[in-house]
Amino acid sequence: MTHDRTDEPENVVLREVWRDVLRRDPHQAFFHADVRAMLRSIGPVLTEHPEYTDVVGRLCEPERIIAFRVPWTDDAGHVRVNRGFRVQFNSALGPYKGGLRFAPTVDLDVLKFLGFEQVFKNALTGQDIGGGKGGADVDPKTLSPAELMRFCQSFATELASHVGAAVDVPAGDMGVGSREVGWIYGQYQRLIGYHEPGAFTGKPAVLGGSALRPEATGYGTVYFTQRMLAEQSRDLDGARVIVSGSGNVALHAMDKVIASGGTVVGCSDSRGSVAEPDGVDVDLLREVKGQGGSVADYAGKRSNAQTSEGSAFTQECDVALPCATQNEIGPEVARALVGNGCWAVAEGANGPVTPEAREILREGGVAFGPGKAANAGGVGVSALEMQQAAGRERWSAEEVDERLATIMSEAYDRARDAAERYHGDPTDLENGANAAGFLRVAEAMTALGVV
Ligand SMILES: NC(=O)c1ccc[n+]([C@@H]2O[C@H](COP(=O)([O-])OP(=O)(O)OC[C@H]3O[C@@H](n4cnc5c(N)ncnc54)[C@H](O)[C@@H]3O)[C@@H](O)[C@H]2O)c1
Repeated sequence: MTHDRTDEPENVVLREVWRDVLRRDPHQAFFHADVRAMLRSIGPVLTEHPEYTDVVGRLCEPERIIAFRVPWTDDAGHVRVNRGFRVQFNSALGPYKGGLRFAPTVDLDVLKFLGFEQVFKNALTGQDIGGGKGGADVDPKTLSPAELMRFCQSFATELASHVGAAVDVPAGDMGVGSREVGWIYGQYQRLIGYHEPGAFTGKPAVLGGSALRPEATGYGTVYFTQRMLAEQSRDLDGARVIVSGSGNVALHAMDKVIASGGTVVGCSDSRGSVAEPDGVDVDLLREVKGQGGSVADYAGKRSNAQTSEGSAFTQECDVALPCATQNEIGPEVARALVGNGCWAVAEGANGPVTPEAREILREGGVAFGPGKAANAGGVGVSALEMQQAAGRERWSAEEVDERLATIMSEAYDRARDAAERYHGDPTDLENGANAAGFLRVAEAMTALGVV
């Protein structure tokens, strides 16, 4: 992605920050796009709060980046090597908090983008957590369980000296579920020599994982969507919803859509998509995916499901929840959503809607819930898991669900209020989420002195 001079911020300080970001890491397109969106959102905030101007340059530079070798032995006895990372982006509000992603696409650009997002997302939840992100460029789908455990142990051996309950608290993300978090935590515990369950979240329940942590991101995205729809005097009851992906976030979002009276009319995975106007059978989909099958294998067991290699979002729907990966919805798909009369798009995944596509949705009158706010439920419940670990408590699923609904509702209110105050439009949740998240982090950074 290239940026021309017309794309530069008008504010002189922001322009300098932007040029520094481009000059320092000219090839980090994902990170650039996110920083650019943030700078656009905070211009009006700085007019009201000029005292936060000098924070912006520091905010765009991670506090620390750790990159390391992950050597491991495969089942055939061959030594293999991957690259691991932890980007500790900002700790002004609390310990760094953010997931670990295992995917072949993992590199510093992706992790800086995700870490930057995480800083403001975490601030938006109202909890005292900083932002970070990590992972490795490994494809876990190609490893046997024994290989993956050895990989996790090697990864954790290097990570161990950089994390801890009061320092940096990783969780799972794509390719890292509770099983992998358990293995990473197991190795961490062996190395430090004592129990520290607050050092990782998203652990298996038996190790202190919070009730509802696996469900939290998907459920939270649906709670956020319900607030967006209520603003239009609509709701999910009777709505046709497409949910892309069929992993952790997607499957739980589907469950909640159905529990709210909606019908899931489409889904996808990295190999293709399925349209099923009568409604996806989520239990069957979960079963097929759990056995290593694809959405096409699922469709093969259904009489009214059609498969395609293209996007899940080109058929008619009222609500679209992209819950798979970044850049799923580009301009063409966005135009299809507008043309099909879609009411709202909320990002369950991180960065699934490209900046150009967001613009098209906006011009087409489609409500947009940015991932920074809409998928904050996962990290919100992770923070609740930290609280439970610190207090040696376990809360019921009902109690966590109630708190999750409150976190999502308050994140919505913060984004909406800031959108109205700084951008004159309460529905501009993207600018609002950025502005509200920035304000909280900037206040903490200023209170800490030059950090
Ligand atoms: N897990 C969490 O708590 C959490 C929290 C916040 C945000 N997120 C974000 O949500 C997204 C999904 O995370 P997850 O935990 O569900 O991961 P996951 O690995 O459980 O599932 C990812 C799903 O996306 C599908 N997929 C991958 N590439 C695709 C493509 N190009 N087109 C269609 N489908 C594709 C995969 O087949 C899989 O079904 C990621 O962007 C992640 O960063 C996750």
